[in-house]
Amino acid sequence: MTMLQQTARPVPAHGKTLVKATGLSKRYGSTHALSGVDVSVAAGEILGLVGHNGAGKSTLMRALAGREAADAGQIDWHGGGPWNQRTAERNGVRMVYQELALCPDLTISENIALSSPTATGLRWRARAERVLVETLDHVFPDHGINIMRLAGDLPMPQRQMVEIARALCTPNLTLLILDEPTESLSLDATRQMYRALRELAARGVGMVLISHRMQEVLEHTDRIAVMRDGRVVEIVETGDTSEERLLVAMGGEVRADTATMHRIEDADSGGAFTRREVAATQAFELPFSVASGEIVGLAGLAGHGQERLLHRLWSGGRGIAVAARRAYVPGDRQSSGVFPLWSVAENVTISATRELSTFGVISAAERKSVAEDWVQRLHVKGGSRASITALSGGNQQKVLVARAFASDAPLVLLDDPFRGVDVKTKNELYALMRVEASRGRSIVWYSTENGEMAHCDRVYVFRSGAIVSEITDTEITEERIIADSFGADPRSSEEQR
Ligand SMILES: Nc1ncnc2c1ncn2[C@@H]1O[C@H](COP(=O)(O)OP(=O)(O)OP(=O)(O)O)[C@@H](O)[C@H]1O
Repeated sequence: MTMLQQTARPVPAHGKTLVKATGLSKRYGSTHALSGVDVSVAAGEILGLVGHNGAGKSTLMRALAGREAADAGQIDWHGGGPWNQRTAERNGVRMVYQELALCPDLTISENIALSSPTATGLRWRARAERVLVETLDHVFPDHGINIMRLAGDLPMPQRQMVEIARALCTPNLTLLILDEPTESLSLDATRQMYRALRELAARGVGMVLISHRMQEVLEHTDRIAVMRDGRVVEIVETGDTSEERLLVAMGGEVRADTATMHRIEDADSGGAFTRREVAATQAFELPFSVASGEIVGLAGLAGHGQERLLHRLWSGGRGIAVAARRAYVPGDRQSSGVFPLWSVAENVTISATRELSTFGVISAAERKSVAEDWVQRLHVKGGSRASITALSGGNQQKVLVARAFASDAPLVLLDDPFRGVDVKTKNELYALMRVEASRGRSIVWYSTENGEMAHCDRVYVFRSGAIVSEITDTEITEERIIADSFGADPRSSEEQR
C-alpha cells in the first residue's frame, strides 16, 4: 500500500467545511494583496482558484497554510485552535509550490530526508525513500526518476513530479494546496496527477488548485473562486460556469481560446529588414536554422533535446553558427534569471546597457523610462521601483521576458518562458513576439504547451535528442506535433547525446 493510499482520512465528514477564512486582509507596503477575503474548503472537494498575475492567489494560499499571518480577519480550522505554520502542518496541510522547492545541489533522496525531519537514522531514511518511490510509481507510472540524481540535474517536469509526490507522502494529509502544479508537466503526467487528486478527494482530502489553465480548472474542480485585485469576486459551482465567464470575472477582455488563436498579423510592422540566417547547426540529421524575422518553435515531449539546443545556441561553440548577441529567457527563474537584490527596473534594463550607455555611463532617467515602458506594456504589477522579489511569480516571469526584448539582441531564445503567466498577458506576449519578428528579430521558442506553437512560423519536433520533423504554417497543429513526438524512434547520433 502506498502512502497515497494510506494517507487520506475523512476528517471531518466528506463535504463538511475543513477550513474557513473570513475577512482576510494583507498589505505589503501600499499593496493590498488581500482585501476582506471570505473562502472555505470542504473535505473531499477540489476548489479552483483563478485570477490574473498579482491577484493575491499565492498570498491567500500562504495564509491558509499558516505561513503568512494576515493583518485582519481569521482562519478557522474544523478542529479549532490557533492557526500558524506549526498547527497547519500538524493538521496535515501541505503546499505544492509553483516555484520548485527542491534544493538543486542535493539528490532527490537527500531532499526527501531534509523534508522529513522525523526520518532520522538510516532505517527511517530508507523508509521515506521507499514511500516516495512507491508514490511516484503509483501516480506517475512511467516517471523514470532516479532518486540518487541531483535534483538540479533533473528536467523541470521530473522535478515537479517529485514535488507533487513529496506532498502526497504527507502522512496525515487533510488539505493539499497546489500552486500551478501542471505548468511544466506533460499531458500524460497532468492526467495522471489529476487521477491521483481524485483518489485523494474520494478519501476526504480537501484541495485548492491554483492554475492559469482554465480548461483544467473547469475539468477537475468542484467549485471555483475567482480573485481580482486582492478580492474574491465570485465563487461558483464549476458546472455552472464557463471559460468566458471566468475570464470576465478575472477582469479585462480576454480571448477565451488561446489555443486556436491564429497568428497575429502585425498591421504596423517595423518595416523592411534584410533577411539573413541568424543561427544554424548541422548537428542533427535534419538541419536546424532560424532567419531574421522568424519565430521558430521547438516542440515534442519535454526533455527530448529542446533545452539542450537552446543552451547550445546560447553558449555558441563548435558546430553552431550563431549571431554574436542573443538574449535568453529561462523557464526556471529561481536558479537562473532573476537578480534578487535588484529592482524591477534594474532587472529589465541589465541587458539593455549597450543602448542606454554613453561612454559606459548609464543614465538613470533613461533606465527608468525604458523600464517604465516595459512595465506598462506587460502590466507588471508592482511597478518598476519595486524589488523584484516583491513581485508575484507571474510578474517576475514577465520581467525576464521584458529584459530579453528590451535588449537589442537579434536572436531571442525562450525556454518555456510563459510558465505562470496569466492568460491575458500571454495573449499580449504572443502579439509582442509577432511585432518583434516583423521588425527583424529572430525568436527560438521552446514551449511545453503544444497549442502555443500555432504562433510560430516553423516548428521543429524533437524526440530522443533528435529533430524528427519540421512543420510549417497550417501544418502546425497540436495533433501533428503529438503524432510526430510519438513517431518511430529516430536514428540517434553521437553528436546529439
Ligand atoms: N513579500 C512581498 N512583498 C511585497 N509585495 C508582495 C509580496 N508578496 C506578494 N506581494 C504583492 O502582493 C500582490 C499579490 O501577490 P500574489 O503572489 O499573491 O499574486 P498571485 O495571484 O499569486 O500572482 P501569480 O499568478 O503571478 O502567482 C502582488 O501585487 C505582489 O506584488
